Amino acid sequence: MSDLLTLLGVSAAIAAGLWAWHHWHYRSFWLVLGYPLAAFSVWATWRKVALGCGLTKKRQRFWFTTVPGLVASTGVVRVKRKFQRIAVDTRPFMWLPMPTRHGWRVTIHTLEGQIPADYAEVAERLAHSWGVHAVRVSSPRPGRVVLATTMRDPLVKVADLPASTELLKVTVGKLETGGPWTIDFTTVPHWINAGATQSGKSNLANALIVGLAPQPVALVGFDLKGGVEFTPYAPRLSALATTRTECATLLDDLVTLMADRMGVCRMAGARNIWQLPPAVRPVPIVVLVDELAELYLMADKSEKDEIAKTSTALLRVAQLGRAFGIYLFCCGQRIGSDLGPGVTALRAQCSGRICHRVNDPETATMTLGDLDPAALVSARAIPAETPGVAIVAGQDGQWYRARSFYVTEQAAEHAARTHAHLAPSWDEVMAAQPHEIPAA
Ligand SMILES: Nc1ncnc2c1ncn2[C@@H]1O[C@H](COP(=O)(O)OP(=O)(O)OP(=O)(O)O)[C@@H](O)[C@H]1O
Repeated sequence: MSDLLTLLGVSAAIAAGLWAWHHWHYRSFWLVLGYPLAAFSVWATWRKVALGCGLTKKRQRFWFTTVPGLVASTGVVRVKRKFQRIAVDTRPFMWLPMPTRHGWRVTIHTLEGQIPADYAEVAERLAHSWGVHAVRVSSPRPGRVVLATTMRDPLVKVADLPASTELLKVTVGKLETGGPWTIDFTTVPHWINAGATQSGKSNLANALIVGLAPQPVALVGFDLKGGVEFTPYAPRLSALATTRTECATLLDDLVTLMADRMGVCRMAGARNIWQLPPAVRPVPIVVLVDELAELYLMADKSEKDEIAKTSTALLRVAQLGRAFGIYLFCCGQRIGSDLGPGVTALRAQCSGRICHRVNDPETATMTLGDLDPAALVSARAIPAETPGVAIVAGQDGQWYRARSFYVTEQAAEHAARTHAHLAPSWDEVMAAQPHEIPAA
């Protein structure tokens, strides 16, 4: 029966496709031919696929078991026992697949005892069974699982960086779902950006600089690579620290500033700087840290105190910064617990996680491990030929494969020079905070 239905569906889809080829534009082809074909074959083969992936459950059928059982219990008719024990494999109910930009999406009703993780576990099997690039699993509500497929990798080529229009919000790339990859500091204030060398970390920082440069924000750089990464962007930076001593001084300034802003908020009865009247609202600060590990590495024991001080100050900024308009974006090749408890505590404060290709499993585990084991597997599978591809978690609590827009150093330098006049000097940023709040 299902074979006949498949044949009918395929013929109808081919006829519709030929008609579309004749009458419509080529781009309608996926919707008219590709999608119906895929949808129909997925629907028609769902029983076999679910069985193969272990998503079915044995159930006794009412007509084969309950009815013969009841009849037998009356004692009027003798019913063979085998009729009372027939159990069939039941597949989870599947709605009709709906087309998306890069594939299709389908809602499934989970069977009793199943959880979304059961589907996530077999996502790769499903992708192979359906011959698609990837299957992603999400659960919009209890009892429902949404399987979203992508026919081919949408991250092979991503377009150019669009202009940012909202304060502290930059669209830095594209998600594998086809949606925009946005870093929004107002929603997720602190980010960790991990990745091996040449994985695309600096490219992402460039995209952020290009996006934030035209905005009324102060940019601060901690460049522990001796300044080679951020010095070209100095015209747009309000402060730049390139040695550990400079970093310690700048972090002290940030902690002092935070305490000042805290005082202003308390005086105005505001919980954060965004509740202050615009006239006294201080400028938001985005802190970019390159090579986080360098802040924690100790060459000899004499550095112990300085490192402890730096680590505590950075952690305080991460803990309290959001309310007082200080946001962190920390990049690093290696982020491991061996760097000390300061790094682990900092990680806990950074809900935005970006993991590019990494060399050691511990960095991937530190960056994503507490989110979802499947994210970890995906991060370990990023090939070296696709710099800029990363596993991203943060905004909506889910994780995605994503790729940043390609932004050259020259483009970021140009943005930094063009918007240099928008960079408040560090003295202006640190200037004494108001002692009274103007009447509204
Ligand atoms: N999104 C992207 N699309 C295309 N190419 C990219 C992308 N991101 C990075 N690249 C390429 O990969 C190269 C390495 O990127 P990048 O300098 O950002 O790596 P990195 O992780 O900062 O390396 P390092 O730690 O050595 O500085 C770049 O020169 C660029 O050509």
